[in-house]
Amino acid sequence: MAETLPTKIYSLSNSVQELAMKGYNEVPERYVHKGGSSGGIISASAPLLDVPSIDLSLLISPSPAGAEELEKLQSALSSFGCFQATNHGMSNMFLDKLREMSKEFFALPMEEKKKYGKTADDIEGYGSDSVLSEHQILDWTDRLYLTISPEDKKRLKFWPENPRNFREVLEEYIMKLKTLNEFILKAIARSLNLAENCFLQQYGESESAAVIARFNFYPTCPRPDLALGVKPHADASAITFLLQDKEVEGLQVLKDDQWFRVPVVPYSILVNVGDQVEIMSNGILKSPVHRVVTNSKRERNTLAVFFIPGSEMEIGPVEKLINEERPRMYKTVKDYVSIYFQNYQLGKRPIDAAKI
Ligand SMILES: O=C(O)CCC(=O)C(=O)O
Ligand SMILES: [Fe+2]
Repeated sequence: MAETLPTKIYSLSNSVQELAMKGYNEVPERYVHKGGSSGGIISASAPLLDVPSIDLSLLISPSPAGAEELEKLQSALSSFGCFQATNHGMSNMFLDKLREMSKEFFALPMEEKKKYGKTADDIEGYGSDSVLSEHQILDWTDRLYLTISPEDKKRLKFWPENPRNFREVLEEYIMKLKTLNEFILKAIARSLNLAENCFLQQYGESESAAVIARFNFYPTCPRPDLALGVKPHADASAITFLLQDKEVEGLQVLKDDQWFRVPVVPYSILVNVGDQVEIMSNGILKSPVHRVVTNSKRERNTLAVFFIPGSEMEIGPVEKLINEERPRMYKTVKDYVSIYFQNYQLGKRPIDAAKI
């Protein structure tokens, strides 16, 4: 029978996986959402969101089907902020290999994983949420957080050598996503009848653009009604690519003040715009607020990759999207990621700080 949680556990280990393995039938206080915006009882049975599928190969087609797909893209991003990308040029086998690799890493003995362990005040490496304040509610997840670009910020000591092909497969995936990121930024511009390069220019093709990979591992959780895998947030990126677990759902998106489940589509990649594209588009495209619910029976593995403009880039609404009907809604910002974290820690929605 599962043990009862000792009442004295507050801060615990720095791995949720270890905590989950103890087999308690309660979660420690520090993981409990008591109400507020996420509303006390967390429901895993929210309605399903019909996330549009976009065939990337059609987005450059001069045919009527191409124009239709561009329109679908614009409509998906302005109403949901995300879409399922198909025909992205990566084989099912390759995506399975990535997933397998991530599973293998989290299944390694703790001692081995801790070789890549982050320190309490660092974000990079393997571990769970850093505890920054006493009131913080912790996420029921362990992560492996890696900076991929810029090259000089890469810290290889955090890159697993086990599984053996980890570095190589991850680099290959990122190279493919870099191409997709540019492709999508161009397609978004065209879908809004703008010059192809206007988002990409702000994103900057400079060396300083950041790419972050976050491997998320969600252990089983005894109280999915009380704890969240990731609390509600929108991403600080321009574009995020999420390779979801092939079988286990968990991601939810907030739309019209209601949570919706994002379905699993095994070989599609879920693409969402982050706050920086919302700003560039003057609010036409929406950076979706999302969260992850936990599951009492099954673990879940995902891989999120964030594409972030260089910190010296000025990000603001594209001039052509500002007019009398739609006045400028955001200031021009620089180093939005810093603004994001300052506000996030205060419990505010970061993009509000950029609003006029
Ligand atoms: O794991 C997921 O489904 C989403 C993770 C996420 O939102 C994030 O890493 O920012
Ligand atoms: Fe996210």
